[in-house]
Amino acid sequence: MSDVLPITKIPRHGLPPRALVVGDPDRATAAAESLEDAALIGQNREYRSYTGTWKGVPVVVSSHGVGGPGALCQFGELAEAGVRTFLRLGTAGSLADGITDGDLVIAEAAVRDDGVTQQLIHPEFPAFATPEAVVALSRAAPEAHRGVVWTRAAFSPLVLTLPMADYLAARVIAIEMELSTLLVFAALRGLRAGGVLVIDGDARPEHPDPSAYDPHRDVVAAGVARATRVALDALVELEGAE
Ligand SMILES: O=P(O)(O)O[C@H]1O[C@H](CO)[C@@H](O)[C@H]1O
Ligand SMILES: O=c1cc[nH]c(=O)[nH]1
Repeated sequence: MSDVLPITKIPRHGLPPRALVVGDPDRATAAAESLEDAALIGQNREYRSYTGTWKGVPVVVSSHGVGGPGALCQFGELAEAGVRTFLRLGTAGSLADGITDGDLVIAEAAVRDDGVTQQLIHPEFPAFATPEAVVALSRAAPEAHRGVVWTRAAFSPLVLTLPMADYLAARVIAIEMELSTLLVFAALRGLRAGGVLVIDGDARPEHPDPSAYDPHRDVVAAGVARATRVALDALVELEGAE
């Protein structure tokens, strides 16, 4: 049997129990550069993974790409290799007044519009963040907004109309593509998970111009840098409870 897992090509065993997971492989590299003793432990497809130490605590940093199905492959292999606590750092569109570019959003729960977890458990099952993860992230970023986020498989609608009005009325505060998959996966496996998201635009219908979507701005990069430190600090606070 190979020493590495087939999809992410990370080592089969022995990873630290805490992981920061991100969409973008370059974001994983940037986060790893802030660690001590960072080492690349796997690179395949969209999955780039490192180990290292943050404030004396060993962590994994790993990218899962765009979309729930591929991300679920990464979550499964990280868990097989020893990860017990997952925090996702991603970007998201705002769905609320007062939540603007570069702001941080801590997810308390997520709408399961992810297109994949319906194949794992009934749709009535909730996607909830581990309370300790929400508390640890909130301590690390007291300025962050907190609430329910909408995880949606399709980045843009084509023919069908989004149920946007319903979720705005329900006070959902941001939209992204992978978090509910992580939260459901963790709950079903008895693991811990949470997420912090950086706002990279306004996704509400009154801002309908898709060409306005630009996650490559300084204000987003600054938010991602802050959220990286926040998530790593939260992983430190969560140390030892696995
Ligand atoms: O910045 P990441 O983590 O990739 O998250 C968001 O950005 C991607 C879309 O551009 C999707 O993966 C979405 O969830
Ligand atoms: O899914 C996403 C991610 C970032 N920004 C958005 O508007 N949507």
